[in-house]
Amino acid sequence: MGNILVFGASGQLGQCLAHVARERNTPGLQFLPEDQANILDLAGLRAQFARYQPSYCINCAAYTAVDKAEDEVELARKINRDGVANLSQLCAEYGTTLIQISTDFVFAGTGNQPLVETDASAPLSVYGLTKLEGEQVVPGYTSQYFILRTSWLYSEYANNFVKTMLKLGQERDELRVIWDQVGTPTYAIDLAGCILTIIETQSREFGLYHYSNEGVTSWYDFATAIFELSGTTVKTTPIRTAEYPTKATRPAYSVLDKTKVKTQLGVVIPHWRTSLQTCLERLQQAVSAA
Ligand SMILES: NC(=O)C1=CN([C@@H]2O[C@H](COP(=O)(O)OP(=O)(O)OC[C@H]3O[C@@H](n4cnc5c(N)ncnc54)[C@H](OP(=O)(O)O)[C@@H]3O)[C@@H](O)[C@H]2O)C=CC1
Ligand SMILES: Cc1cn([C@H]2C[C@H](O)[C@@H](COP(=O)(O)OP(=O)(O)O[C@H]3O[C@@H](C)C(=O)[C@@H](O)[C@H]3O)O2)c(=O)[nH]c1=O
Repeated sequence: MGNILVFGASGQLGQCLAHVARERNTPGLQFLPEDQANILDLAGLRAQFARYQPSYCINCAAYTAVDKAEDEVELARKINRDGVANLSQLCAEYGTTLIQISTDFVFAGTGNQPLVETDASAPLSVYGLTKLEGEQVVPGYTSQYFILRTSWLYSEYANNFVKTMLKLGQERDELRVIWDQVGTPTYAIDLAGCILTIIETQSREFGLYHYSNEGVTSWYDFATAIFELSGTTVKTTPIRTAEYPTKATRPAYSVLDKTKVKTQLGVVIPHWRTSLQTCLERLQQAVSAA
């Protein structure tokens, strides 16, 4: 399979990839130290491509602070668009397959039917817009790519909604959580498994795919499930988006349709509640072991 270069290795998905690669004994993954893996440094990247001659490049690096991006447009664009352009250029030069991760936030979310890959994108936020620009630069350099759009990532690694809810559930008497934003959570460990399956099967079905866990929920119902499955008792009140003002606007409906990834890549996807239970058990085991 050759070398597989991973960028953004210390982020949530990067750490999940390392976890799954360890479990599956997948050879070849190179998790570069951060100072050698800045996706804005084209010369530095070229040195890494020359050294490793990678078969695959997995880009987990991104600017992901959704609200902050509204004030840091140029930085978000640099990382989410220009960084992806750099990697795409080098992938083209070295015959490397690029695996790029994108987001449900490329959609406006004004509909009520699961979104397919060909549905029109219309981001509401700077984060969503710059991630879409990142998707759009890739085909200008190479046709040898997989772009996986995913949604609501969580895991036992880094910061995410599940860990925030568990923390706030301990600290507060009441939580107020939005129920009129609907989507599907994705266990980043499952997404990492999908990425490694694409590589292990050496699929040539290049293109744009949607990947989340199965099922549909709201942030409120997700929070309620986190508390129920973790045995946390905290009053949880459903609120409307307008009652929780944020700098960035988020899509109201961003359920991704996974038919393409399942039929063309043969990926099996667990229901979000099953994966949430697994994640919570692993978090509990980590607490018990500490
Ligand atoms: N989190 C989510 O809910 C979702 C995420 N996604 C997408 O999935 C992917 C992975 O997200 P996730 O792992 O959660 O994000 P994280 O924010 O946890 O990780 C992103 C990583 O990218 C690193 N990074 C930032 N700038 C650069 C740079 N110039 N060069 C190299 N690395 C850099 C960050 O480092 P540092 O921390 O030092 O800045 C961080 O380690 C991203 O593409 C994201 O857009 C899609 C849908 C949902
Ligand atoms: C903490 C908290 C959040 N919320 C809401 C705000 C928001 O609409 C939703 C999720 O909030 P967060 O800030 O955790 O997540 P957010 O940054 O909106 O998550 C997004 O991140 C980017 C990177 C993506 O690509 C998206 O798919 C999505 O996962 O929950 C509440 O209603 N009550 C609360 O107490």
